Amino acid sequence: MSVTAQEQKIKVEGIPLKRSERMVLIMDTPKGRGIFASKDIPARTVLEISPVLVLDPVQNEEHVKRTELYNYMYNWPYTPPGDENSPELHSTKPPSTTQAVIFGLGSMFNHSALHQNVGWERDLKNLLVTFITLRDIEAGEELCISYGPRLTFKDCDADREPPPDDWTELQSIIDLID
Ligand SMILES: C[S@@+](CC[C@H](N)C(=O)[O-])C[C@H]1O[C@@H](n2cnc3c(N)ncnc32)[C@H](O)[C@@H]1O
Repeated sequence: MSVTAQEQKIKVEGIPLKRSERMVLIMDTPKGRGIFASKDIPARTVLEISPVLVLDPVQNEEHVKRTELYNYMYNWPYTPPGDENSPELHSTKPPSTTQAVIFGLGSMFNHSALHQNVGWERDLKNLLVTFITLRDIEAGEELCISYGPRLTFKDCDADREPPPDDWTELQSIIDLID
């Protein structure tokens, strides 16, 4: 492909990958590494768009689940190869899910059950996850998402915070980023 054609392709088809300059990575928090705001960040700011690698469910179950990488995976809907062009097949099969590796800073957001200030949204077509602030953030705050109720580790906030009564309510906060 000539340089001009390549430039044209980037302009027309390229997906902008945004990263906010107002974030820093801190290495030694009680949750391990974490992302913090280095400046005030307004609500609904796109912080990061992370490409993902969707894993085959069998590989995920038999291999990745036994590794440290499992703690970095996001749930992802799974369409078996070949089914994309035969939607009628889907009506006879239960929906299937797998997990995806999130590249970039997306894998560095820690969990907060009560104080998540970042929402995330899957783009199934383009295999991306977009992270957006749910409210105004002050410099110095940690940027946290919610991993949901089933954690694979002990939540270090748990002793300080009672668990939420209603996870449905939290889920609807995350859904606001649509
Ligand atoms: C997606 S990674 C986040 C980045 C991670 N802190 C690191 O240093 O690589 C998820 C891991 O972070 C840690 N983590 C995230 N939220 C936590 C929390 N609320 N309490 C304790 N550990 C947490 C756990 O070790 C978890 O397996």
